[in-house]
Amino acid sequence: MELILVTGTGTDAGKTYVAAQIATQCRGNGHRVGVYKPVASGCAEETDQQGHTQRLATDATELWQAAGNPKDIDWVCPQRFLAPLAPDLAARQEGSSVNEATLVDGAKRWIGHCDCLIIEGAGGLMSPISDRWLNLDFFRNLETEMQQHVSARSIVLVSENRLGVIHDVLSTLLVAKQNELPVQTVVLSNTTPHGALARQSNLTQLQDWMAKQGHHQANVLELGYGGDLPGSAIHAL
Ligand SMILES: Nc1ncnc2c1ncn2[C@@H]1O[C@H](COP(=O)(O)OP(=O)(O)OP(=O)(O)O)[C@@H](O)[C@H]1O
Ligand SMILES: C[C@H](N)[C@@H](CCCCCC(=O)O)NC(=O)O
Ligand SMILES: [Mg+2]
Repeated sequence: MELILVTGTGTDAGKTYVAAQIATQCRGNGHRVGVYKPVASGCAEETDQQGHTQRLATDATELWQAAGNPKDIDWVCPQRFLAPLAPDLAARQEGSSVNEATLVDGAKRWIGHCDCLIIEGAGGLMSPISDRWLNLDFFRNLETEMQQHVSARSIVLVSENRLGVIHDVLSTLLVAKQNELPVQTVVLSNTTPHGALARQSNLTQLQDWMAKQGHHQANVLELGYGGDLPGSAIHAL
């Protein structure tokens, strides 16, 4: 099974947009795709006519649909909390906590059920995901736990294409490298139709600075507003 980890420089960076595109394209290439959002916060609550209440994680729904509705939404996102806060805090507000074993087991559950598992973290690489773990700790744990079943692993770093992105991408790449989580692809996503002047120069500036900082293994590309990831970016994963 191939593992694709989609992380970000922060929240609202475009991770779900990018992960959904990867899912759609992998599916189009004939692969069985699994998608996993280990924990979601900022969920909505909905009660149906029978009085059954369920929690809706928009990220999970989007990913699930892009993957062609494999399994069910609990496979995609087993832990869902209401407050729009980091998951550990959102859980605490409900008198609960994020279950770390479930974070990992939820990913392992997909083994044998897909050729490609796409995992979107919550927030950025250094955002908390549970009481003890940042997203990067979770990813490292997965590596160890799933090693025998994973034939290839790629890490995609998504950042909103705005002023400030150079700092955010370079610092995240550095932390990723220090934690043996080398990023293959950096995506600068235009999350709005129009943006700062820096949008025009961010791609070339980052190419330059990533080379100067020794991040030779990573490619950077810009994703236009409403645009599609090029097929070549998917093949490179
Ligand atoms: N290239 C793009 N074109 C159009 N809209 C985009 C693009 N990238 C992101 N968006 C939009 O920007 C918003 C934020 O993106 P997204 O939800 O993917 O961020 P995220 O990093 O997954 O956030 P979270 O931390 O909540 O998981 C969404 O409304 C999304 O549809
Ligand atoms: C509420 C957000 N959308 C997101 C959590 C973002 C936490 C960011 C914390 C931080 O880095 O300060 N939740 C999620 O992806 O399910
Ligand atoms: Mg998301």
